[in-house]
Amino acid sequence: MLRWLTAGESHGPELIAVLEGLPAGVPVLLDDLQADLARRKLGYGRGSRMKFEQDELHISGGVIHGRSIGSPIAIRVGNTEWPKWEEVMNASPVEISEASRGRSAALTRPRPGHADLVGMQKYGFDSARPILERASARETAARVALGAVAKSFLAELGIELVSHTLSIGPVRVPEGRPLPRLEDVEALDADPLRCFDAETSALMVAEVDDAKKAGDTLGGVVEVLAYNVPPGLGSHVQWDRKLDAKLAEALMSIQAIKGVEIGDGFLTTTRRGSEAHDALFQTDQGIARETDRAGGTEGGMSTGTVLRVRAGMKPIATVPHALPTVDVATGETASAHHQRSDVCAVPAAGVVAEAMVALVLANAVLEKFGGDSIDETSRNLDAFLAAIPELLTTTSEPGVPAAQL
Ligand SMILES: Cc1cc2nc3c(=O)[nH]c(=O)nc-3n(C[C@H](O)[C@H](O)[C@H](O)COP(=O)(O)O)c2cc1C
Ligand SMILES: C=C(O[C@@H]1CC(C(=O)O)=C[C@@H](OP(=O)(O)O)[C@H]1O)C(=O)O
Repeated sequence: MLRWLTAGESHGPELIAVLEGLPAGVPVLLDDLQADLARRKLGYGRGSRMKFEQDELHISGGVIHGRSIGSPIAIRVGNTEWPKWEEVMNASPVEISEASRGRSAALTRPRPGHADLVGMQKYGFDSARPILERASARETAARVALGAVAKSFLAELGIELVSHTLSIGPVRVPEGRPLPRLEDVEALDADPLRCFDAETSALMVAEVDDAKKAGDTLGGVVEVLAYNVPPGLGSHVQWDRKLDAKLAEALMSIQAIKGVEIGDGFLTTTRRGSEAHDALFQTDQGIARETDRAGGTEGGMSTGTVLRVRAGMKPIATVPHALPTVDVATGETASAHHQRSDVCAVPAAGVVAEAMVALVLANAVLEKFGGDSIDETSRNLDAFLAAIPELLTTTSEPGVPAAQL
């Protein structure tokens, strides 16, 4: 079983991530982790912080000569902006003057939509600072580093992940467009919105520009695809063993994600049963599905087809044209505090979603196949697949039934 935790504040010296339970022999290369951290910072519409802040990555444990040794993996993501924040983060609010470069300490005008107000109430603070520091999506840098390790484990077993943007605000990729594959990742990352449709991407850029001009923010929908997932991950037998439920929890845990769909999700609810499911038919390669509306899970188990999950992100809460709030120091109506923010962070959320799906899948693989070394996991997986009766094997992608050819 895999366990993972992160620690650290948005403007603190560093983030710390620990991953426990990874078998020995998995390649864990600084360059791979760094590349995913760089991907997370891309995307049209992010604020100025993404330009100057660097992720200083260190692998502090669990890896020798570029491979895991079975002990916990410890990762540190240093924050190059720390010296500028040290005074604010270490001083008590009253000691900090407005002169500290606008990073005023007493944040008493909570932002609607952020964790500020309820966090202050719950933890007993009169400033939002200690709440926003941990609520901030800066923490997702640590998750992406962990996800890169999980992806390396999955890649050793032939499982590959891709994520892309489906919509920004009201601008959506038209239904039925081809799905990106691993070889498309470079092109995807080069697109300003990580959208796999150039025409839609241009419209998305215009939408972000428009929102920015209006002092507003945007959300959107991302999709994660996993190829070559074996059948049988997760289980139908208990609520907390269902793969779709675990994916939903992991994706919903990402800052600002407010909806998760597996496969066609809510669209399926509008169809009749005859149009909603994936009919089965026999081919020379095994049992195929005509379509992949279910998105690769049935009964809480992976089916062996492409896993397809979507996450919907709400618009950024720190709206430049600040929302009305209450100054909790005075009880007066006020404008919510705002210094800077992303206009849109949907492409980054896609990279984070990819990391979370990788961690869930890596955990599900280890639950089913176990293994203290990657070779052992791989042998167990191969033996499972080899033992499935020929007539019951599945092909991994939807096809066209023989009758229609
Ligand atoms: C990659 C990423 C970047 C984000 N950037 C911002 C931002 O600049 N300003 C902001 O107010 N919220 C931002 N958010 C969202 C907040 O962190 C989130 O809304 C807040 O923690 C409250 O949590 P909730 O929206 O899940 O309720 C970002 C989220 C992600 C995933
Ligand atoms: C730092 C990151 O994202 C931050 C997430 C975030 C928030 O409120 O979630 C607010 C912004 O930070 P600040 O308030 O300092 O401008 C983003 O830049 C990051 O993704 O690395």
